[in-house]
Amino acid sequence: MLRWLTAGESHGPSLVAILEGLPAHVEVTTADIDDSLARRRLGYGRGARMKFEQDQVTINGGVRHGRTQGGPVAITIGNTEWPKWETVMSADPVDPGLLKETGRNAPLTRPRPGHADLAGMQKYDFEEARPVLERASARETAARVALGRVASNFLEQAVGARIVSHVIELGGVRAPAGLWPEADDVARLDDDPVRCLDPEASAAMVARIDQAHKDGDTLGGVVEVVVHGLPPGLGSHVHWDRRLDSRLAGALMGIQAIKGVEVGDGFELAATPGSLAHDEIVTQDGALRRVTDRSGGTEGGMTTGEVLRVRAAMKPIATVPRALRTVDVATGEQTAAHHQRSDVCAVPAAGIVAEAMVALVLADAVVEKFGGDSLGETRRNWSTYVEALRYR
Ligand SMILES: Cc1cc2nc3c(=O)[nH]c(=O)nc-3n(C[C@H](O)[C@H](O)[C@H](O)COP(=O)(O)O)c2cc1C
Ligand SMILES: C=C(O[C@@H]1CC(C(=O)O)=C[C@@H](OP(=O)(O)O)[C@H]1O)C(=O)O
Repeated sequence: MLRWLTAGESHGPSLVAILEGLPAHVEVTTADIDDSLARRRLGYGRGARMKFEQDQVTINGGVRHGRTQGGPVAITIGNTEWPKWETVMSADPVDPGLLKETGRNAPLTRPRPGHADLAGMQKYDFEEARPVLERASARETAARVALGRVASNFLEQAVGARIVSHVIELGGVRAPAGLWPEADDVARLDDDPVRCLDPEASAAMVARIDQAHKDGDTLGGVVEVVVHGLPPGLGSHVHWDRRLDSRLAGALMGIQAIKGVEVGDGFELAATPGSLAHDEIVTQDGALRRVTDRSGGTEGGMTTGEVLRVRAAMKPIATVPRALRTVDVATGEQTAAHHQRSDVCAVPAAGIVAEAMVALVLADAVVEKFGGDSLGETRRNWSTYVEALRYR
């Protein structure tokens, strides 16, 4: 079983992430993690913070000379902006007088609709939103992407699986249906401002973001994660919590602002007659294949060996520049929500986070199915299984 945890606040000194349960000898370097974190910062429509803040990666444990050692992998991501936040985010008590100032030190008593602010203040008994928003913020997704890179290196090295995501809808603009990337399309997608495969749809999405920016508004969209090279039989039909689609859905819904998940053609299948909704089995060059991939590469909660496709729908960014109505909880007065700055749209970045979550779920499923204390042992178990598959 893989276990993993993240800790840290949006404006704290650093994020911390731990991944336990990977075999030894998985190759991973600081440069790999830097590369994944840089990809998370891409995407047209993100706010100023993405430009001035930097992720400072340190691998603190579990990796030696570029290979995992079998123990927990620990990573910290330092925040270059920390000196500005030392007072308001100090772990140790500070002079209360300093927190009555204006600006970043002042209490946030105008909870923002669409954020965790109000429900979190009520649940955890806080008089202001700072302690809630600091942990609810998607800054934490940097820690998940760091762990996701370790998991995806393992997937590629253990079973040859490769993950790529793309944006299929943004602000209501849709890319043509039925188009999904090959594993080698990653660089091309990263070069596109919104990580969309179709150039026309990409241009329309960029124009939509420009318009929303002018209007003081924000946008959401849909990303699709595609995985090539998975063997059949990851996950299981035998119990609800072992179904791979259930595990993927939970992981994707655990990303900030994700409000819907689809496996394969998902909701569209609900409107399609059965004769056109499933993936027929045929023989192709002596192997059993599917001519379509409507199911997204799972049946009965298990991978089928075809391309895995899962989608996540992101709601529009909640901190709307044209600020929404709220109540100042300190005075009871109706007012406008707190707004400092925000992304117009973070859908391309959410795709990178979704890749990480899918990688972690799949790495867990691979460890579960093939085991192994060393990468070589995992690989041997995988290749024996694939060799022995009765119907291929
Ligand atoms: C990559 C990424 C970046 C985000 N950036 C922002 C942002 O700049 N402003 C904002 O209001 N919400 C942003 N969000 C969404 C909020 O974190 C999220 O809506 C909030 O924590 C409330 O959680 P919920 O939407 O799941 O209910 C972002 C989410 C992701 C995945
Ligand atoms: C810092 C990141 O994303 C942040 C996520 C976020 C939110 O509310 O989720 C709000 C914004 O932060 P702020 O309110 O301080 O401008 C984003 O910049 C990041 O992704 O690294």
